[in-house]
Amino acid sequence: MLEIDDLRKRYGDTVALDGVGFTVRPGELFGFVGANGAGKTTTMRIIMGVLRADSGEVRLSGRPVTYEDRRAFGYMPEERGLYQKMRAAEQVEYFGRLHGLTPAAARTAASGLLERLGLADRRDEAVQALSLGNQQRVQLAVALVHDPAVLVLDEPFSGLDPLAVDALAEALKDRAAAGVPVIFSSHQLDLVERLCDSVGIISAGRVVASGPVEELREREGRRLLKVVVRGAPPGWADGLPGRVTQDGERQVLLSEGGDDQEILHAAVRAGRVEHFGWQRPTLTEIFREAVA
Ligand SMILES: Nc1ncnc2c1ncn2[C@@H]1O[C@H](COP(=O)(O)OP(=O)(O)OP(=O)(O)O)[C@@H](O)[C@H]1O
Repeated sequence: MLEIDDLRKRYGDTVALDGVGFTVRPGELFGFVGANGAGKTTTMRIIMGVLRADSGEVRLSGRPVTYEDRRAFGYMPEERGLYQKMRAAEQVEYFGRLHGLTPAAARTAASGLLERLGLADRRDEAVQALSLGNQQRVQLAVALVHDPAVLVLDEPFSGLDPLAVDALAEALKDRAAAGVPVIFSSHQLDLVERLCDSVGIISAGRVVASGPVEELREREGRRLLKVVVRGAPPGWADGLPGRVTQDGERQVLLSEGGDDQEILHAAVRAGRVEHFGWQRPTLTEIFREAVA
C-alpha cells in the first residue's frame, strides 16, 4: 500500500502542496486529477524522491519509502527524459539494465513492451526520428520495463492516439492486476472514470475528494432527482423544487433537495412516469463542483 501523508511544499511564497494525503492500495488504479497548477506533478515528484517535501511522508507497506524501494518504482516524468539519439529498443533495454535486469531479461522485456505498445517496427529507429506520440510510447516502455512494484505516471495519456490509449490502458490494468499500486495524472476525466478504481481530486494543493469512483458518484449523486413524465399538463410541477424542461411529449424535472415522495406523488398525478431516480453525476461534474 502506498500512503501519501500530509505532504507540504512551498516554492518561495507559492504554496504548492498544503497537506496532500491519499492512499493507493495494491492492485488499485488511482487517477490523480486537478486543474493546471493544482499540485499533481509536485506530489508525484515527491513520491519518486526527485523533490523533497517540506514536511509529510510517503510510506510503502507502512514504512517510509527508501531509495532502494524507489529503484523498483516505474516513473514517467512530466518533463520526459529519453536519449534522443539512442534507438528505441536499445533505450528501453538500457533503462531495464539500470533497474537491475540482466542483459537478456532487459532485451526480452523491451521487445515484448515495444510489441505491445505497437512499436515493434520502429524498434531500431532513433528516438528523435519518432513522432511525439511514439516517443511517448517509448517513455512508457521505459517506465514499465522492470515490472515496477509501484507505477507513477505524469499525464501518460496526453498526446496519444486512440489505439495507443487503449494499449496503455491495458498495460496499466495488467500492472494493477499483478498487485501493483498504479497512480497516474490526467486531464481526460472520461478516461479516468472509465479506467480507474479510485480517484483523487486535488485543488490548490489539497485533496478535496478521493475514493472509489462509484462511491464518489453515489455520494454526490443523491442530491439530484430526475423525473420523466409523459403527457403531463403544463404547470404540473409548480411549487415543487426544481427545473422542468420539455422533451417532446415528455416533461423532465430535475430537482435538488426536494422531498422525493412528494415529487413522486405529484408526478403520478400528472401523467405517466417513465423515469424516477437519483441522478449520478459524471466525474467531470464532481470535478467541477469540487474545484469550484
Ligand atoms: N520549480 C518551481 N518553482 C516555483 N513554483 C513552482 C515550481 N514547480 C511548481 N511550482 C508551482 O507549484 C504549483 C503546483 O504545480 P504542479 O506542477 O505540481 O501542478 P500540476 O497539478 O502538475 O499542474 P499541471 O496540470 O499544469 O501539470 C503551481 O502553482 C506551480 O506554479
